[in-house]
Amino acid sequence: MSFVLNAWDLYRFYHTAESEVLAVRGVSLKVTAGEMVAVMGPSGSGKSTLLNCLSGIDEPDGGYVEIMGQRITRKAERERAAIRAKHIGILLQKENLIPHLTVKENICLQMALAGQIDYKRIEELLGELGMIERQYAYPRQLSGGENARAGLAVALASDPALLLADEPTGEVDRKTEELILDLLAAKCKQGLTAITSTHSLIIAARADRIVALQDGRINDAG
Ligand SMILES: Nc1ncnc2c1ncn2[C@@H]1O[C@H](COP(=O)(O)OP(=O)(O)OP(=O)(O)O)[C@@H](O)[C@H]1O
Repeated sequence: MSFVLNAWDLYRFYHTAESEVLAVRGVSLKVTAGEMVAVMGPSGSGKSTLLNCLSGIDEPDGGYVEIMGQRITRKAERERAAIRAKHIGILLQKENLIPHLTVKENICLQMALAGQIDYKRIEELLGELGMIERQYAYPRQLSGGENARAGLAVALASDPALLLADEPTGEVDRKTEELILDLLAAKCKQGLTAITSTHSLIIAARADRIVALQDGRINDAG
């Protein structure tokens, strides 16, 4: 079986002056096309660290990650960025947009990084997210919910195989959370794979699978 994401035995330690934090310890995860996975766990359990290792933003100290059969770990930053631009969309709790670019320009930039600007797709995305009328707005002019929707448009701009979302609905109201989840569920039906770190029980209820993290490990009882 081929996996969109195959992570094997990941470790990530942080060294500070006084201590060593074992943020991720031996996490393995295989995710297939169309799956929606929620990564849950208490604050400090390693959710963000894990997602950063999966996206290649961070290098794990041990283990490896393959995206669409292509290894992303132990590669130069330039190569990791190219794999990320092609296959991965990233959605954070906030600051998904470049402040001095409009919503539409932010989407164009993401597409340009992936190699192609598709204006028809931009219109579709803006329509799906109810952002057509706000496409020429700058991030500072958007409400929290509009910011979240524009961030999702950027994350989905290059039609990625994998969406990695770190607490995507942490700062939005219930209505926006539902809208984002509806869109994600629809995209997953079309084959998008989504891995979302969250404290939200609403997201967890919509996920196909929950991965419970505890002290940097997957808690199989969770
Ligand atoms: N850059 C860093 N340097 C040192 N320690 C770090 C760093 N980033 C995270 N940590 C530590 O690693 C552990 C896991 O942190 P992480 O942010 O991955 O957890 P989390 O589950 O995402 O938490 P939250 O739900 O609060 O966002 C924590 O103990 C945290 O303090």
